[in-house]
Amino acid sequence: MTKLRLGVNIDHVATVRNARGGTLPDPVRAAKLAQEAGADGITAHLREDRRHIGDGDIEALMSELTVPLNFEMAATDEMQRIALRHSPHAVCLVPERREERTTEGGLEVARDENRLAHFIAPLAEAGCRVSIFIAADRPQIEAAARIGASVVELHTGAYCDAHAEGRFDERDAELARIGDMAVYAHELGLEVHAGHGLTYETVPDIAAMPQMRELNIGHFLIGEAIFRGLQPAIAEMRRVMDEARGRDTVSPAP
Ligand SMILES: CC(=O)[C@@H](O)[C@H](O)COP(=O)(O)O
Ligand SMILES: NCC(=O)COP(=O)(O)O
Repeated sequence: MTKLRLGVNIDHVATVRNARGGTLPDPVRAAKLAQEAGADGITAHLREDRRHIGDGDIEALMSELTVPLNFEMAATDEMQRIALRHSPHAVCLVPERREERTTEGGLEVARDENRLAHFIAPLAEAGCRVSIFIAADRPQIEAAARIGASVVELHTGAYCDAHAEGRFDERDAELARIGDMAVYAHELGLEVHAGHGLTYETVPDIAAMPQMRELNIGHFLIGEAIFRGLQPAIAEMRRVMDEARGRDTVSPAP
């Protein structure tokens, strides 16, 4: 099987920094430590309300990272301008509701197909790998393929919440849905990623899906860093993912 890429999301280092204002802890320092600990990429979500990552963080990440940046953003004109100014390796379009505590669902692609097709065209022309963060849902996957996205990132939040809350029938149904939709997206020619809420307990079954190419994981790792340190937390995630994937893995393209 192909080795899975691990994208470490450093948003919540910025959440802690912003709780007090000032510059500490520094998300760019966290990103560099993540690189050293085996992250294949860094993910950062510049929310419209700048509740965690700020514009200066994106500037610094772009100039200081040696691994690819996956820039998560809402599909707005402001964010498109910022993405085009930096041309990160990847842009991932995510839904945003200002009052939400975290990204609650996937992007509604099917109902906004025309606008999104025009929206992503200049990003792809600028060389960004365009990814769409969606629920594991057939019509959304089909729409993502039709608008010309190269990647879909399947939202694992409902699966992880069901696991954490002991709703195991729902968890297993959600896992089966993610697995089926990973196969379907792959058949349509989309690269398949997943993320949101993943932990050491929930990652193995997702990592074992042969179509998966990348997992983006943040909140759990930043929390776990409090107890064991950031680099050991990431190294353990890397180990769990590799174990789930099996030993005979081939390194993927960046
Ligand atoms: C899109 C996604 O799943 C992550 O970016 C996640 O949203 C982290 O940021 P929040 O916790 O602000 O939602
Ligand atoms: N796109 C998902 C992501 O970047 C990480 O989500 P989380 O692990 O912080 O919930």
